[in-house]
Amino acid sequence: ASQHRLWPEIEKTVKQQVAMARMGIGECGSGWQLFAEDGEMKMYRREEEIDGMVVDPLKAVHVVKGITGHEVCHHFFSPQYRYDWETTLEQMTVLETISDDTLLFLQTHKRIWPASQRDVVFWSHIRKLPNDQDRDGPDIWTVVNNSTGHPDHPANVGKCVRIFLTVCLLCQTRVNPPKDGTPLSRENVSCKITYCSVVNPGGWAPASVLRAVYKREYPKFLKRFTAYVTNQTKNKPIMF
Ligand SMILES: CCCCCc1ccc(-c2ccc(S(=O)(=O)CCO)cc2)cc1/C=C\c1ccccn1
Repeated sequence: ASQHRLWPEIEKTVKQQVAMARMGIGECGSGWQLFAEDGEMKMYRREEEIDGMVVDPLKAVHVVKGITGHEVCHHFFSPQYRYDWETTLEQMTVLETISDDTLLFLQTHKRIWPASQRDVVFWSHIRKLPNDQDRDGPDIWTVVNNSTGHPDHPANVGKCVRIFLTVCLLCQTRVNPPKDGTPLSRENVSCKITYCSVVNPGGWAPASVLRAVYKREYPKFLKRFTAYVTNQTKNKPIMF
């Protein structure tokens, strides 16, 4: 994939997004407000507008027992699972398989009244990163999704308003080996998940509607997605 036209952008965006995701909420600059909490899951957002449009950055942190970062990223990246967990998805097309770790997607999302329907074109890249903090710790896995143009799918031609997004899912596996030297099982693993997203809704949508959508949809998405991965992996060998 390194000779693909998108490769320089992918390299730069992945490095940038991973650095941001690894920063704690405190370091990320001020203005983050906790807007949802459920057990281990904490969701923060910053209220930001560009040309009067709501583009509130979102940062969620979650810890899930019994699954690994590779399993979380694999189920987030791979198209074959997406209709199972992405509730607002209406249509998903893989426009291009750039390489086995990089895909180009076209997605249309269900219309959310009173706003018009949205679609998005984005590249998606999955990568294992060396754990440079803890040398012998398990690897870190990430998926970065970033909107891009596509000659066959120009923006705002059909009924859908084109949105623009940058999403980073960063997963750090934790292993607590059993004391008595028995083989590792799912009780001994957990995954720290950081999900960052900035969505520009494209055309105009009422700020109140957008903020209500995000407040309702993001917590639902992360809970549903992580429950899905737990369910898909529970009787399978651990994927590190
Ligand atoms: C007026 C409504 C405008 C917003 C509509 C919308 C835009 C974008 C997106 C969206 C959110 C996450 C991704 S992803 O993380 O890349 C995973 C792959 O699907 C891609 C798209 C969704 C939704 C609609 C609802 C909504 C909003 C948050 C969270 C969940 N659903």
